[in-house]
Amino acid sequence: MSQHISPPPTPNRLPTLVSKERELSWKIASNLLVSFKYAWAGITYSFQTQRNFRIHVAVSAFAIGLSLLLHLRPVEISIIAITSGLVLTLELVNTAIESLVDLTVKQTYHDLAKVAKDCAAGAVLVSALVSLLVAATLLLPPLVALIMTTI
Ligand SMILES: Nc1ncnc2c1ncn2[C@@H]1O[C@H](COP(=O)(O)OP(=O)(O)OP(=O)(O)O)[C@@H](O)[C@H]1O
Repeated sequence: MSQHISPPPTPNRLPTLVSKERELSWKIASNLLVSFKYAWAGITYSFQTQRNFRIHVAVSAFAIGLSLLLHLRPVEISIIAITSGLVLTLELVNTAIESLVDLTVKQTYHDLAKVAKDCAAGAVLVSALVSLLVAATLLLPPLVALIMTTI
């Protein structure tokens, strides 16, 4: 049996397609404040259900707190904040992908479900390792210097 493959949308069909896609949404945020409320609900859900997200929040807060305590330069604090933010952002995207995969395949095994989940988890791991390297590079020298002066 041949599989029907739909053609890609032409540019002039795109606006119709986009508006139809939005019609599929169960609910659409009515204003900016409501959008923020839903975004916060996503962050809260991740925090409550994902142990890794809680660990990343704690480590990020610790790294930023330490950089302030050690009087790092504003650009260094910004770099630590950006890399920490990237880890948290990817953790949220990872949670979204996990939910979508579970919604699609339910409790059945699928090779592509495994690829999607493993790659999303891999993205978090890569960002966490880079973030750790950046934090160690910027925080260790002043931390060691402080310890040396106090002993
Ligand atoms: N439906 C599925 N089909 C195939 N493999 C799956 C499926 N669901 C989960 N897996 C495998 O099990 C692993 C763990 O699944 P889980 O849903 O806990 O995701 P996770 O990325 O480990 O979660 P977390 O990031 O919270 O640790 C996935 O990385 C994947 O390899």
